[in-house]
Amino acid sequence: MIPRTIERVGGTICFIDQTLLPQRLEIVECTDIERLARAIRRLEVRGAPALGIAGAYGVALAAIQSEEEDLDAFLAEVSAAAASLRGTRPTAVNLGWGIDRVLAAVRGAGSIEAGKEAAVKGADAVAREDEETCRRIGANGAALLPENARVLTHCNAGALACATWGTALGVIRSAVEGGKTVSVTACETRPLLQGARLTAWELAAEKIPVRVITDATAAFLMRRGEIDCVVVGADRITDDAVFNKIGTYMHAVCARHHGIPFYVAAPLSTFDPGRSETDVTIEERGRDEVAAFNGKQTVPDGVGCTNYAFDATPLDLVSGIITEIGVLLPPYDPMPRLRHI
Ligand SMILES: CSC[C@H]1O[C@H](OP(=O)(O)O)[C@H](O)[C@@H]1O
Repeated sequence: MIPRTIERVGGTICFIDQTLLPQRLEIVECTDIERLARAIRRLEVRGAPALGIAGAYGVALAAIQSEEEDLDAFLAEVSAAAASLRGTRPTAVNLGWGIDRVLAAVRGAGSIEAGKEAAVKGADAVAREDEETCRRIGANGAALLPENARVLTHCNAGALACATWGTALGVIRSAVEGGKTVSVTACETRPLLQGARLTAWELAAEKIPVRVITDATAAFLMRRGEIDCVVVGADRITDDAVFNKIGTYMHAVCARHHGIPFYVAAPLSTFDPGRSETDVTIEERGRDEVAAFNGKQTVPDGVGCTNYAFDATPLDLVSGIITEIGVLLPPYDPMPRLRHI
């Protein structure tokens, strides 16, 4: 069984350092906000729901560690810590959602002691609800898969992107648990290889058939009739688009061209109602992630690289959005006003 991706043990946040997988499974014990911020920036902790949990626990950590005795000073200190975490990654809406949920509990508590207690309780609730939510998403999505499903997925929307179970991989786990035969084609997902390193690791550990392909192979397999459906995660869902790992849009276009269902699995906490694609900052990461591979230079000095971490898929390419309350089907206009749970 894969350990929980991120959890609280007393006053310590414990998380899997995903940059070391698949070679090494190491748990980081974190009691420092800046260390947590660095872990998020480095994708030691990654994946929208897991970022929500990390943000929530980061605010709780700041609250319980504060030595302020004045309420306003305490609130200012916790708010500053929240701001430092919020700025680590701009695209996944869950990070801000987890931060805001615990910050609201602290601000509404009325005293420092009550604020500390509310912070821990609130963050634990975010983590606990995530597991329940992923299992409901899994059950709702499993019903969409054929009895013998050949599923393509991109990046890692598995247990490692959540507290456990996963969203897109949660659909696959629930389908297998329900007796369906599922084989997974995992796109390696350049440049950080979340598909090759993480999705393949998760599924192989649970003996769910999985093969890894280069991202560019996906369309060819669709054309050859080897893919029954695509199931991916999401980092933010606006009224007109799904934001997910770079390459998702490419798969959506190809799936539509080949008449293959393209599903997005995401909790309500990933929805960003009232906002559109043009309102969202797409994270751009450093040149080094593209210009070298395994420490070996691949791009000549002086040649530029563009390294978007996410892209936007228009909702008209999405066959269904699998959530914990059911599957949203097109047309999505207007997008139901889904409340953040
Ligand atoms: C279950 S959401 C997972 C989502 O997060 C990933 O991005 P990153 O690895 O950069 O955190 C990717 O977009 C996945 O679909």
